[in-house]
Amino acid sequence: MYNILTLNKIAACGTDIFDKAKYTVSDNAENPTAIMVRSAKMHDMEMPESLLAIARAGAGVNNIPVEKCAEQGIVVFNTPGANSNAVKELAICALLLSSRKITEAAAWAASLKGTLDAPKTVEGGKSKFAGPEILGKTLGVIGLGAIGGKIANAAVALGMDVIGYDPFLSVNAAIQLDPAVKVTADINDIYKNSDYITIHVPYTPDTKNTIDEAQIAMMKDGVRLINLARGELINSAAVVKAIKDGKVAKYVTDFADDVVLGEENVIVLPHLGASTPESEDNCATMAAHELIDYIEKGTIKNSVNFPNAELAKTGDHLVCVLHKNVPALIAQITSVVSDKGANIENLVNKSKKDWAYTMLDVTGDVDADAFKSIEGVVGVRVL
Ligand SMILES: NC(=O)c1ccc[n+]([C@@H]2O[C@H](COP(=O)([O-])OP(=O)(O)OC[C@H]3O[C@@H](n4cnc5c(N)ncnc54)[C@H](O)[C@@H]3O)[C@@H](O)[C@H]2O)c1
Ligand SMILES: O=C(O)[C@H](O)COP(=O)(O)O
Repeated sequence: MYNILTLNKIAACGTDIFDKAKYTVSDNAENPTAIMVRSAKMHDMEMPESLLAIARAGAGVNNIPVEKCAEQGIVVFNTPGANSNAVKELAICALLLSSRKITEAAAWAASLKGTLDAPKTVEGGKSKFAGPEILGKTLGVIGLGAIGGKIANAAVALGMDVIGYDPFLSVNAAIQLDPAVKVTADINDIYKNSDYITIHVPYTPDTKNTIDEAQIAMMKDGVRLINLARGELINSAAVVKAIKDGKVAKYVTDFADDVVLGEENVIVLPHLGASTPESEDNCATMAAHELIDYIEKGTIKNSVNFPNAELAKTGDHLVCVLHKNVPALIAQITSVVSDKGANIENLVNKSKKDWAYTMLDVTGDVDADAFKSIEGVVGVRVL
């Protein structure tokens, strides 16, 4: 039996994919084979010996110690693009919220309940909630991946001029961009020319405080900022100060902290970007398939710490070896097979930065412990 431990509520359409004859799925599973998680923080968690894989039902993996997992032979997956439409729609909503004083206006209208002549009062008071249209304005998009690319295209369709910045833009993401999106190689073009700026990059040590005092100083007066990616990407104190100074008109963020909460002209949402039934279903389904494929067939797809690889078993065994990406290691792995007099029918070796994955389709006997004793090997399974 394989045990799947859930650290957050995962949509049933995903957990239901696991065959009940082979898997248990629960939030208190012992000796888990795999973990399904959304935003639960895992950095201080002791990883169980039994753990083969973690599937993040979502995009951001900053809640998971990805490198520590690689060292322990634990494959970490995420679900690229599965919640991108949900975030795109919230970003369009945020663009409009940042312009039209909707939240303040609705709160004021609600406050009129019980007053004598609300219809007349609203007509008299509405002018203080006027705000600009987005048509013809410039939107800067930092990060043109699954989410940023969709937002850029949607903003073009809404009549905005769009400038995008992404120094690591994939070919796949690039070909999906509307030709009207102007891609710049200089992030300062975004800061200097945008009326609205939205950020959609992963949070890493390199991207912390991407937007800080110096970047805000370059921006147009009255700029509106949107952050549905991670709180740490924008320095909250710098934004609040810039709002008080009149430089930034509005900040819409999906990430609460004590600095932004309760501040005028800041709209704080409770991390709602991916919270649609459609996106929760997409993420849970993709995560479940990733885990089943890895557990049962050794296939890796959409891992953030090991390379994609798959190999069909035609011989007696499929040997799956997770290891460091260093010279002479594959030779040692194949020697372990030949030392036993077994034959390699097919072999796949893939690498991703410091880590690699070798799959061997073998006829004959194999000695799993001999692979494990190779320096640099962090995980071995014989299927
Ligand atoms: N609010 C939410 O609920 C919610 C939901 C989904 C994702 N997110 C956040 O949004 C992030 C992006 O998600 P995605 O699905 O678009 O991921 P993605 O991997 O498809 O896209 C990220 C893009 O950022 C680019 N990038 C990386 N570093 C950059 C940098 N320094 N400057 C500019 N671009 C850079 C990458 O090249 C990539 O194209 C996630 O990592 C996550 O933190 C939040
Ligand atoms: O990175 C993500 O996918 C989002 O932040 C969504 O997080 P959630 O799954 O906890 O809503």
